[in-house]
Amino acid sequence: MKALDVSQTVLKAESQGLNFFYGWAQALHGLSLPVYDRCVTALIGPSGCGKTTYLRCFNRMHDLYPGNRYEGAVILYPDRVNIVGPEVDPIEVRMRIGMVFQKPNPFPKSIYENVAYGMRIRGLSSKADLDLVVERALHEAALWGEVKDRLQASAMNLSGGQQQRLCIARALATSPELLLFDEPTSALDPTATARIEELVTELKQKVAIVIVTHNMQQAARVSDHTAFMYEGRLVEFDRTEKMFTNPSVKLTEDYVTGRFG
Ligand SMILES: Nc1ncnc2c1ncn2[C@@H]1O[C@H](COP(=O)(O)OP(=O)(O)OP(=O)(O)O)[C@@H](O)[C@H]1O
Repeated sequence: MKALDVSQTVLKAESQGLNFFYGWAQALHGLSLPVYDRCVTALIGPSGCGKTTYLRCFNRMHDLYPGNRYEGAVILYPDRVNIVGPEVDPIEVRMRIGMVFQKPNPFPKSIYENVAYGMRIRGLSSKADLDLVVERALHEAALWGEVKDRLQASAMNLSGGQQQRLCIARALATSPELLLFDEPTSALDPTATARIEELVTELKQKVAIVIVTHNMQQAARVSDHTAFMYEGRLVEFDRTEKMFTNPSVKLTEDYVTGRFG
């Protein structure tokens, strides 16, 4: 575990008094939480505490369903745009903030097209430019060496771990500023998991990362900061090392030591 001096870090995003409602049911209650640039923030807490709901606010995933409602703000720096503000275009938000899901979900298309997709819908049509984007993103996702000779093959024939790295490449292709990972290794074996964890550690040199995980060891290994949530509320946020060795709140201690959850 690496201790970080929070005072040395730069804010990339921040939720401010964030409430979220699925119709009439309130799932998040006044969450205020920083996300530091070039750091990994882990979200932990028992099932149903709102980790995924919180993560999905960052790229406006909830907008896909009518009746969902945000209150408060999620500020993206340096331009201080409120991501959940009604005037903000969710598609533009999703270009700046990439998301990787629990189960690898490549499109039923070629490896190349999976990675090129985000830039194509952004209007990039030159084959030479798309080739560069695809190669860069596959390198960044540590997949280039394994697929460079079969870019036109179907993504569906890759292994689970390769598919997840392809999804990471797809997210990286638009050069996002923030990457969201929702339990990215829960469907993977230990070897594939270790590769994704290594990758997360490499990627944080360039982007801010928020990762939801049920695996306390994983949170301890990959994250710089940890937020513990309970029943839709933030209980504690601190440097990961502190959270796992000397948490300030008894509930956090009970959770990280496995007494419940
Ligand atoms: N689409 C939905 N409609 C209504 N309620 C929902 C919906 N999705 C989640 N919820 C509720 O919101 C609360 C938070 O759920 P969420 O999935 O964010 O928790 P979580 O901490 O990510 O759980 P897990 O660790 O099991 O994935 C729960 O009470 C859940 O039942």
